[in-house]
Amino acid sequence: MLVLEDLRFAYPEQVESYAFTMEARASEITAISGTSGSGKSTLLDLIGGFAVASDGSLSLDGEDLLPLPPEGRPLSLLLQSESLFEHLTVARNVALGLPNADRKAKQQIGEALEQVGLEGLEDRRAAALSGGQKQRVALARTLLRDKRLLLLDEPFSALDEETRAATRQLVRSLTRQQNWITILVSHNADDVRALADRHYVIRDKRLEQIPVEPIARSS
Ligand SMILES: Nc1ncnc2c1ncn2[C@@H]1O[C@H](COP(=O)(O)OP(=O)(O)OP(=O)(O)O)[C@@H](O)[C@H]1O
Repeated sequence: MLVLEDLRFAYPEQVESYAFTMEARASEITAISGTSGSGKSTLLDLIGGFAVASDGSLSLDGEDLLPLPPEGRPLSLLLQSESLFEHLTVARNVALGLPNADRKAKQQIGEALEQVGLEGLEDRRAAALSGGQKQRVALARTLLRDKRLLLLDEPFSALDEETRAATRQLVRSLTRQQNWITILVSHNADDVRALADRHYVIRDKRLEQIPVEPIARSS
């Protein structure tokens, strides 16, 4: 479980600090929404270690994350437009960050691509993929990195409706299957309704938990 307790942060010119308190559980998708400028990216930056909290606590399964640098935190980040290396193949993109591209890695890459429905596309250049396929490559990479936490920042916003629904479904099933703690930042109500197991809204620099609409589990 990821736990934030009164995690505090302020940009230099801000008088009042953000003070974030929330819980996110394994196998669940915790959605964060809020108006533009409410602090959603700031929250992800704090969890990722790109912003340094001035007070409060941040722990993962009881381990204090605050002393860890960003690269030492057990998390993957998936953004709106996934930054693949366009000139590299799908397999090379998935392999980025893996220790060695040995035979075992090759097999793992093949398996991960199969899990995200891209089997057989190892040798295609990323530039020749659709937006939805690129997000799948990014998810395959996330699978291989095998981190506890998955942070998603508006990951579906560049996708058409059909691809969006399929990619949502994939995120949900991977979260369950891999036991990830998935945090979804989105101001798209449909994404939140379709995916959220719990839902927080940022208001006045605080996180407020609100009920999840019943449709969440059926779509
Ligand atoms: N580096 C920075 N220095 C100073 N102020 C910042 C900085 N980054 C963000 N802010 C301010 O902090 C507030 C929260 O920004 P943040 O990007 O976290 O909001 P957000 O909810 O992610 O917005 P959006 O939905 O538009 O992406 C905004 O008022 C923003 O202008």
